[in-house]
Amino acid sequence: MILSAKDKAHVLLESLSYIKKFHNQTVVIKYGGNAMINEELKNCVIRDISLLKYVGLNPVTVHGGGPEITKMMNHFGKKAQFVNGLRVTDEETMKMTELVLLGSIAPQIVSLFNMNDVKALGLSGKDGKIIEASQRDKNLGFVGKIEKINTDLITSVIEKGYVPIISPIGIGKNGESYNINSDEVAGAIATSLKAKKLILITDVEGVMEDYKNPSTLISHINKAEAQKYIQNGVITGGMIPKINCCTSAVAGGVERCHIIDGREYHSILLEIFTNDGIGTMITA
Ligand SMILES: Nc1ncnc2c1ncn2[C@@H]1O[C@H](COP(=O)(O)OP(=O)(O)O)[C@@H](O)[C@H]1O
Ligand SMILES: CC(=O)N[C@@H](CCC(=O)OP(=O)(O)O)C(=O)O
Repeated sequence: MILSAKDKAHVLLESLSYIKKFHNQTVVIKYGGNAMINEELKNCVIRDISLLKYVGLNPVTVHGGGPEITKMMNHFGKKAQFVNGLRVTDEETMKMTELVLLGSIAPQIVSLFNMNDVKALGLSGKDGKIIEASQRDKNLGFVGKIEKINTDLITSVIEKGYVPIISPIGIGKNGESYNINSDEVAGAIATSLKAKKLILITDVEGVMEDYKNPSTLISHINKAEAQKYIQNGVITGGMIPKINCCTSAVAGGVERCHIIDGREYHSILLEIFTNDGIGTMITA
């Protein structure tokens, strides 16, 4: 579709009220591994976040990379095992997780921001003790439970004009590393930063009554409805931690949370700058 000059002006004007509303506000974006399916799409997501920065928002990115960690494990002959969506993490898997997230995915994201002339800084949750964690369950090994988020380093990085790119690794009392689900990290960071919005980018249209049928998309859901959908088995698997992290974030003061489709080009811009929004919005 080719827009006329008038249509283009209309689109810009529609976005103006949102640019004003979100000026200088923090928006936490969780970019999951399943939505990093190809280079073009990755570039597109980072360009959208770059635009947010240029129009005056403060985006904070928390990244995932589950499929890449699994690939690395398989490469070394290890089989990935998940319990309720969490990767069972022995010592060797923890090392691989850090290698993939801190050594490959975070620097790739930083490079993409650099290509858009946006200053970005990769931060492990261990840096400046951003994420203090403890063992969640001894059967899961080094899977972490978030104990405390320290926002000082994140806010100073934002004040210096950088986009923080946070990897979901926590630090324990004895300096040990913990592997934490990136949705949980994004929710906890959004709450601690008192973010205006939390956006989880995933590989489906949003929350659906039947997730194999996009026409059943639920565009707005509150905490009570979400719990009902979990109890009756409509929301399952990886969507459960997402919903739980959104409902705790809204209870903790984040105004709105959104689960949107990273496979759709410019889904972030459509969500933030248009009247209709996109995906599923979760409110208190
Ligand atoms: N009701 C539902 N609506 C949408 N997706 C659902 C639902 N229930 C379960 N899912 C599953 O949740 C998945 C998203 O979670 P996950 O794979 O952990 O995403 P990511 O890797 O992006 O964090 C979807 O691909 C889908 O298979
Ligand atoms: C404990 C746990 O499961 N941690 C995740 C961390 C990465 C992640 O969350 O990546 P996605 O967002 O791409 O799923 C993992 O090891 O896969």
